[in-house]
Formats: sequence, structure tokens, C-alpha cells
Amino acid sequence: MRIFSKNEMYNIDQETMEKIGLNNGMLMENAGQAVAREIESRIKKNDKIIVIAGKGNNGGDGVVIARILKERGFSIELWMSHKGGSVAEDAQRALKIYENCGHSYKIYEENEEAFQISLKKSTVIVDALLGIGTKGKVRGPYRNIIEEMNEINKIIYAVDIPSGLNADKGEVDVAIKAHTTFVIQGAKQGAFLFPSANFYGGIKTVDIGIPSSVIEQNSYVKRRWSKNEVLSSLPHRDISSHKGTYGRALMIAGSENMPGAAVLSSKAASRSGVGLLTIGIIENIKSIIGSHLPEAMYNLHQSHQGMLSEVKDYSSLQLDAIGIGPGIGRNKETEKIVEEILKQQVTLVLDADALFHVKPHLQKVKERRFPTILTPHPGEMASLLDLSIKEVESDRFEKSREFAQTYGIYLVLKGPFTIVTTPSGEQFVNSSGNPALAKGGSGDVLTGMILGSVLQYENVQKALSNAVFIHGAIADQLVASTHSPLDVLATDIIEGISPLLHELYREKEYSTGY
Ligand SMILES: NC(=O)C1=CN([C@@H]2O[C@H](COP(=O)(O)OP(=O)(O)OC[C@H]3O[C@@H](n4cnc5c(N)ncnc54)[C@H](OP(=O)(O)O)[C@@H]3O)[C@@H](O)[C@H]2O)[C@@H](O)CC1
Ligand SMILES: [K+]
Repeated sequence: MRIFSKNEMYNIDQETMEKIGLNNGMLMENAGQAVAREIESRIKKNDKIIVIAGKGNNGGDGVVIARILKERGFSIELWMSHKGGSVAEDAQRALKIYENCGHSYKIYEENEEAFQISLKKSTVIVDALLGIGTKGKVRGPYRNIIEEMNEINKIIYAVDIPSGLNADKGEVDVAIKAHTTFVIQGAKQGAFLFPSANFYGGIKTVDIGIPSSVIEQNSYVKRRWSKNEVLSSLPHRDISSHKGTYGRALMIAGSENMPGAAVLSSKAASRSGVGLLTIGIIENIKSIIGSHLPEAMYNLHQSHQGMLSEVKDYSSLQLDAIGIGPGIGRNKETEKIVEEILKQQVTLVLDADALFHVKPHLQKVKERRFPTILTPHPGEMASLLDLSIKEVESDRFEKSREFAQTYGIYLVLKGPFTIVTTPSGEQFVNSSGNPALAKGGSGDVLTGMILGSVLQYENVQKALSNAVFIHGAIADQLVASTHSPLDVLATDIIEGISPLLHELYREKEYSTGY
């Protein structure tokens, strides 16, 4: 599923008209036809359906839907929101065609009580009040209509977006609580931001025939990363391979106060395919970690000060990737270690305290010639950008893209719908996972999984998107089988890596023949 911003959608619309010659009226007809087909497959002949249409082109889509469903014999009442006023040109034309077919409609503004009665009698409501043209707080009769529709508690099918929402942002003033939203040509960004995502219900894309060349030229690649893509990109292990083939990684994690972060991140890395893992820790936590991971090698130092002298020359370890950050603490020594690590000519994964330390050194990140992966949660992202968490959360797509492009990094902005952004600005949204992951340690596990994963794939984005998908899918599976959203621990996620990978490889084998 593609995801668009409002401006991208308007540019696509404009170019489709100017360069291709499909005008807005044709697109509106296509949109109405396509949504009507979807609705038809979900309703019954005895349903009482209300279509409520606004003044803009979203309303025009609604008018087409009402006409098509009426022609197919369904019981449809079309309500227009306004009495007169500036109805969009193509919506006016759609209404004229509707009337030419012999159909009538009612107007909310002069019949508010009758609308209430119709709402009560209805079984299904089609919301075509406002689409992507909504700006600012909801005004006029729309506010009342939206509140009345939500109160009545019927099945609401929304056209393009639930009316009232901002297409690009997560903030919500007042909006339709939809059962399903039929998104035109692709979802708008707000469908993957909170709280607006809570209003969409199920999302179904309808294709209105916009040529793919127009889409490619007028929008960034932004889409949901699907399970099918996970399956088709899972790495294959050649029979003649050996441990060196799968990479040598170093995980610098943990400190006296946070030894567990080193256990979680290292163990997750090991379970995610690393050929040879070395754990870089301070000596006095070795006894805690060693018992958990006998397979690993250790790079021990009495203190972070001691570690700093060795960081300057890791050549003997012949590393392919370094992960740094979980639980290392925030002091002068750990900052210097992060600064030195940035000079290493290998793939880097920076998380947690390393993200705190990297902020003054972003210019050095920009100069790196090997992949750099930053995995912030919204709070860490806000601090990297000197913004509030709310500002980041409401605009996750743009904020991530600007940051990734500016510093030439791969960015994994965590949260529900984690977004993976590449240095060129392509974005892939994850849809696995649930609130069980909102717990200390689950980020450390993801860092380890990412470190393990990047060594298994030639394509960094696929490695990141797959690690994020698997991390979330394990939580989903635990909650669906043996756990609740309250009790999933980070260690449970690690224990879930093998069963989930096993299942995915079986499915891959089944679907691809190897
Ligand atoms: N390729 C495509 O993309 C295609 C898109 N199509 C469809 O077009 C939709 C976009 O249509 P659109 O641009 O006409 O905007 P739309 O959402 O109907 O709203 C505009 C109206 O809302 C009003 N209004 C605005 N803010 C408001 C507020 N806060 N509170 C109250 N009112 C407010 C505004 O009033 P004004 O500000 O002008 O006074 C104006 O009257 C899109 O979502 C899709 O469904 C298809 O038909 C064809 C192909
Ligand atoms: K709508």
C-alpha cells in the first residue's frame, strides 16, 4: 500500500489532468465507481444507506457513490451538507448527473431533525463530507454532522479519509470514527500517525487509474512493508557458507547500572544470524552476561576509559558491523567512545545512550562512507531535533525524511508503525507489533536484531524493515497465544525469535519452493 502526503496527492492529480489528459471529473467518476463496488460487496439489499456529502470533491465522490448504488437497486438517501454555497465544480457536475438520472437529495442545513431521524433508521452511513482538503479546525455544519454520526453508532464507511482528519498530521479535532476507510489510490500519511490512525478502522485502497509514472514522478516512495516482502527477502544460507560469511559484529552495551541491556542486545544479535559476535563491556559485568551467552567472545576493559584506548584500533577483530548504545551510560568516556566509533569503516547501529552522545557529532555522521543506522524512539528523536515529542509524533514522515537525507543515514523511528527511512528518503512503514512492546528492554532487543540482520542482507533497508517486522510479529504472536499485552518481557521477545523465524522460513519454502 502506497502512502501519500496531501501535497503529493494534489500534484499527482494536477499532472494526471495536465500531462495525461484524465480530468478531475473522470477521476471522481472512477473514485466513486471503485468505492461503490467495495461498499456493494459489504452491504445487503435490505440495508438502509445514507450517503452524506460535503461541498468539496470528497462530496463529489459521495454523489457518484450514491448514484451507482441507487442504480444497482440499493436503498440510498443522499444528503448534501450545505444549502447552496460554493460547491466544487466537479461535485456540482456529479450532482447534475445524479439529478438527470431522476434521483433526488436532501439538504442537512434546512432539515436537521429529519437528518437525525434518517440516521436512526439507517443501517449503513457513507461519509463523504470532507477529504484531504480539510484545513484547521472543523467549521460549520460539518462539526455537528460528524458528532451526530459518531453518536448514532452505525457502520460508517469513509471515503478517502474519515471526515475531519488532517491528511498529513496525527492531531485530531473532531472526526468520523470509521468502520472502514476506502483510501483513494493510497493511504494518506495520517493513517499511520496517532491519534488519527485510531479513526480509520480497516483500510482498503481503491485504484482510480492514475498512471504509475505520474505517481513515481510526484511522490516519494512511501509504503507499508508487507509480510510478503518479508518472506521474499529473507536471506538464504548457501550450503558452502561458514561463520565468517555471516559477519563479525561487535556490540558495545551495558554498564554497572545497566548490565541487562548488554545481555538483551547481544543475545538478540546472536539469534538474528551474526556469524561471530564479540561483546564490548566493562569487566565487572562479565559474570552476569557470560552465563547468558556462552557462544559470544568478549572484549573486556576495566572501565570505559580503558575501552576508549582500544576503540581506536579494532583491526584485529576484522569487524563488519558495530552496535553501540544500550545501557552504556552518559559520561565523558562513553561520549568519546561514540565519537571514535563514528570513524570506524564498518556499518554502525546507534541506539539509546549512543543517540544521546551522537547529537554534537552529527557532522561526522554525515561524512561517514559506510552505512549508519540510528534507531530512536520518539523521545530520542525529539531531542536529536530539538523539538517536542508531540511535534515529532504529529509529523513522523517529514521529520524522519529530512533528518535521514540531511545526514545520509538510515533512520528507524520507533513507535506504533515504525518508519524505516533510507538516506535517499524512501520510507517503509511497519505494521506488526502491539502495546506489549511498550516496555523497558524491547528497544535493546530490536537493536540487537538489527545488528544481526544487517549482516545477513545486501540491502540495508530490507534488513531493517525485516528486523522491525519480526520484532513486532513476535509480540503479536505471544499476545495471540500464551501472553497478554501486560506481561511480555524483552526476554520473551528473544525467546520468540527462533519460533517466528522457523515459521517464516517454512512459509517462504512453501510459497517460493526453497
Ligand atoms: N486524485 C485525487 O486526489 C482525487 C481526489 N478526489 C477526492 O477529492 C478530495 C479532495 O477534494 P477537495 O480538494 O475539494 O477537498 P475536500 O476534502 O472535499 O474539502 C474541501 C471543502 O472542505 C471545506 N473545508 C476545508 N477545511 C474545512 C474545515 N476545517 N471545516 C469546514 N470545511 C472545511 C472547503 O471549504 P473552503 O475552505 O473552500 O471554504 C471545501 O468546501 C479527496 O479527498 C478525494 O475524496 C477524487 O474526487 C478525484 C481524484
Ligand atoms: K470523508
